[in-house]
Amino acid sequence: MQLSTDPVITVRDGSFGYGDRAVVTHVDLDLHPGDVVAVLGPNGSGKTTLVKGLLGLDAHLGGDVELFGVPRRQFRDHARIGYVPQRHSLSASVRATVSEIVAVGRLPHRPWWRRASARDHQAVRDALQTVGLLDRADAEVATLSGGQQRRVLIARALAGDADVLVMDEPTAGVDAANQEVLATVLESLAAQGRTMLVVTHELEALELIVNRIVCIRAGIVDFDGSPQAYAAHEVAHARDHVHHHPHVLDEEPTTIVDDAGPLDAHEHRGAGHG
Ligand SMILES: Nc1ncnc2c1ncn2[C@@H]1O[C@H](COP(=O)(O)OP(=O)(O)OP(=O)(O)O)[C@@H](O)[C@H]1O
Repeated sequence: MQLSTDPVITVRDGSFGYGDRAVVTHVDLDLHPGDVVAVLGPNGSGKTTLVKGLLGLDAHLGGDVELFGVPRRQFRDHARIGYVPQRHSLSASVRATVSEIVAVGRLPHRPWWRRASARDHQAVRDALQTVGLLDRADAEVATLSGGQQRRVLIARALAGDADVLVMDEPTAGVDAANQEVLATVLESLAAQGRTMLVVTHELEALELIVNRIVCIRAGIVDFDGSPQAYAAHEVAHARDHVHHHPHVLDEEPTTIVDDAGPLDAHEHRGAGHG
């Protein structure tokens, strides 16, 4: 990890989407070293689109993005960013051991033709130790649970000695015990001063480590501030929503929107009032 006070990610009036369709627009965002930011928002609001857009993994349709002070299109130091994608991409057909997957994180640090050095092996072991999977180093990755596989992907990012970890729902679909382990892993990374941007629906699991919340609603950043300010913001948002839609108080939740949870329904109706 390189220590610096330069912003890790800077976005000015960014818009991101697919093809030429913008999904998230007018984003202004600064991520500084040591920040641990939770990106919250209803399903489909654009959280994944935003984080992938920042990293150049989906279309960047406007505005400026800088990574470590370098315009994203010119940025080449990819090892400085560890990305843990939304759903674990380790399919059952992948025949590789846990340590082989984690070792992939070392590749940006050595030419492809050079064999792994003692330092590479140590980095893999350290990363596995951090996520609590050292004892599974030689296991076939397909035999691990979803939560453990998520930790393998975090270890892969750590082995690369990334300065920032960008994680998309690391705790989603993981049982309570594994969620707790993941939260502890993230807590220890935060304590080391690791910069993290974490998309999540489970703020409670990360409550103690997050120092900032960015909330996306209907494709715009609706809130960016401290967890305390966010709590007040949510209360005001709910009050405003009821004010504009007083009938929600006497509706059965099931009548709100077909096939959507109450939160989704709330958001569809709330769009534009953010
Ligand atoms: N590959 C894609 N091509 C086209 N549109 C997409 C693609 N991926 C997502 N979208 C659309 O972009 C919008 C935002 O999706 P996104 O996945 O960013 O939301 P999200 O906030 O991350 O949702 P969730 O919490 O469910 O993961 C949705 O309308 C979705 O249908």
